[in-house]
Amino acid sequence: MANKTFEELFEELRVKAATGDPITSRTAELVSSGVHTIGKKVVEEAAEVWMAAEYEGADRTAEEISQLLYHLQVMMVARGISLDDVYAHL
Ligand SMILES: N=c1c2ncn([C@@H]3O[C@H](COP(=O)(O)OP(=O)(O)OP(=O)(O)O)[C@@H](O)[C@H]3O)c2ncn1[C@@H]1O[C@H](COP(=O)(O)O)[C@@H](O)[C@H]1O
Repeated sequence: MANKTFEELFEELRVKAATGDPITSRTAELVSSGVHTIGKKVVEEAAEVWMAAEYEGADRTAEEISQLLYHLQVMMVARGISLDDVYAHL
C-alpha cells in the first residue's frame, strides 16, 4: 500500500520548497543548498539503487528507488521543472 503517489509527493515538495523551514524540512534544506548538493545526492542514491539491486533484496531495492525518486523530484523543484515537462519526454 502506497503512502503517497509520485504526483502527490511532487506537490508536497513544491510547497515545502516554497514555504518550508530548512531546519525542519529536508526538502527546503536541499533546495536552499542548491543544484550541486542535490546532484551529488542523486548520484549517491543512484549508486545505492544499483548496489541494492545487485546484493540486497527487492524490499531494500524498492526503498532505495524511493529515495532516488525523492531526490530527482527535489532536483525538478529546484530547477523549476514540472511533471509535465518530464512526462513530455516519456
Ligand atoms: N520521501 C522522502 C525522502 N526520501 C529520502 N529522504 C531523505 O533522504 C535521506 C536518505 O538519504 P541517505 O540514506 O543518504 O541519508 P543521510 O545519509 O542521512 O543523508 P545526508 O544528510 O548524509 O545527505 C533521508 O534521511 C531523508 O533525509 C526523504 N526526505 C523526505 N521525503 C518526503 O518528502 C516530504 C517532505 O519532507 P520534508 O521536506 O523533510 O518535510 C515528506 O512526505 C517526506 O516523507
